Amino acid sequence: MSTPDYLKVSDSEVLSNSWGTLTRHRIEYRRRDGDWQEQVREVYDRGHGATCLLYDPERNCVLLTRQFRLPVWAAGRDPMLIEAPAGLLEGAHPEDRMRAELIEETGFEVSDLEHLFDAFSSPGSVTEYVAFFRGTYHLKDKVAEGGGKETEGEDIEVMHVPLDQALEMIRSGEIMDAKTIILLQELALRRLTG
Ligand SMILES: Nc1nc2c(ncn2[C@@H]2O[C@H](COP(=O)(O)OP(=O)(O)O[C@H]3O[C@H](CO)[C@@H](O)[C@H](O)[C@@H]3O)[C@@H](O)[C@H]2O)c(=O)[nH]1
Ligand SMILES: [Mg+2]
Repeated sequence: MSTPDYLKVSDSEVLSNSWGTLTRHRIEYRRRDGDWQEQVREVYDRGHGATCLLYDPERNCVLLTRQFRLPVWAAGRDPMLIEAPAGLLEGAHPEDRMRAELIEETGFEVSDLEHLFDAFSSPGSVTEYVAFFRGTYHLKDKVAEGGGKETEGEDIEVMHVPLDQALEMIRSGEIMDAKTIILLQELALRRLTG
């Protein structure tokens, strides 16, 4: 994107370039009152992602995963996080990536996926946006074992959770993942408004 007229980047230094890239930018930002202000901001780039909530209308269930998340442990919370299936795009088209990720993580292959919206996951520090999808699934759609790629350290439990129970798990704190909460509330809202 072109640089807006209220921003001047005076320096960008790569602090770490490994799994992702951490860059420290020194900028000048023109405040709304017209004054220019210097700021230093660290920005972490490890690409964009996609996530999807699958719903089984026959059993009124959603398909969720549970997996170990080291950053959640580092934040002092239970690191076995319950999430909607999700993956990093690694340059792929979001819908294609999402279909592949659903098979890898849950074993389910779906025909129709609907793109809902894209949302930034942590815009104060992280460049990532996540493409959100919804779809339906049936038990007969299972084509693989799921569980994720063991060679990459993934060890993903697949959960079929009644929608009402999943919504209660948000209130109880058992579900603490933002993308998952957004998708569950979107589904609940859709069912309320028809
Ligand atoms: N070597 C190495 N591998 C890593 C590192 N961080 C993650 N990985 C590996 O990269 C893979 C990422 O798995 P995906 O399923 O593609 O992504 P995800 O972590 O589930 O990401 C999704 O959820 C995130 C958390 O909500 C989202 O931020 C992201 O956009 C996406 O939706 C996993 O095999 C994981 O072990 C790292 O620092 N080093
Ligand atoms: Mg994943």
